[in-house]
Amino acid sequence: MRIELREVRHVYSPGTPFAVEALGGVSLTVEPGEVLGVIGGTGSGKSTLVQHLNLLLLPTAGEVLVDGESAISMNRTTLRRRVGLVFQNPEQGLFAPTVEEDVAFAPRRLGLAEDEVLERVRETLGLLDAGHLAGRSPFALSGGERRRVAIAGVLAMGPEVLVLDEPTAGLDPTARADLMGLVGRLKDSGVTVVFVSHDLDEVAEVADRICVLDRGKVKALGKPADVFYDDPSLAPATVRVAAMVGERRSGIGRPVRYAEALAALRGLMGEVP
Ligand SMILES: Nc1ncnc2c1ncn2[C@@H]1O[C@H](COP(=O)(O)OP(=O)(O)OP(=O)(O)O)[C@@H](O)[C@H]1O
Repeated sequence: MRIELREVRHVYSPGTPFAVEALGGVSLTVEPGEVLGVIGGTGSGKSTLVQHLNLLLLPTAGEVLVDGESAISMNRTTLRRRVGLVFQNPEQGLFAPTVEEDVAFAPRRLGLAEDEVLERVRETLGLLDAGHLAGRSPFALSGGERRRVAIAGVLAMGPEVLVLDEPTAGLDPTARADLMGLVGRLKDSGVTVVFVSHDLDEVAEVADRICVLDRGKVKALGKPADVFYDDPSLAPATVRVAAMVGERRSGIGRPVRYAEALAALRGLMGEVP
């Protein structure tokens, strides 16, 4: 599934004294099978942008195309099943007495047969390493576990595109690493992932392409190495160090991930990793 935003503008409370232009003409494509990282400062329009991918928000101007067709005329329920959106702090929406019931809620509403619902719940919880939580109350879990269960609830609908809006916010390093691992597994299973984050290092770890938003406009878009080395001020600290060393010494290449940068720097110092 390919989603294209063409010159999308979004104004909140238009025509009132409180009007805010959150997106000022954004053009962007989400390619099938990729992990697209969306970064940008607070208030740059990241959440507003991703809510246009399944028309949870409608553009004030511009167009959203899905596989080349205008999304506005498509069935919204189907679109939102195909493009699953996990909001910031999704665990706040958990409600059922058990994890299994919670994750089963959406596939049940799709009208699937009960054995298929249970199969999906089992599969999705397995993918999230949360199978052992199935019988537990979602309210008696750790923050990281609750986050995984909430993501499972969206994944159980079988989306082709999963949009994660700051999925690691407030998690400890282990829970963050688990979530990063999940993004990798989803990509391997063919799911397209759009990943919003403030953390440049984690975006560098998982993204095939990066979109940098600045005050509602696309400031940069491309492969992490191109975006980061074209403008190191947009890059994580490790990449900035590698870029600085690369200006003085050849042979370091353009590492993007922390481990790559470390290996390149150690190689330069003659250390065997
Ligand atoms: N419901 C709303 N009503 C009015 N203005 C809004 C609304 N939601 C967001 N905005 C404004 O739109 C702009 C973009 O907000 P958005 O939440 O998309 O940014 P963001 O990059 O996701 O920010 P953050 O990183 O802080 O979550 C901001 O100026 C914000 O104040």
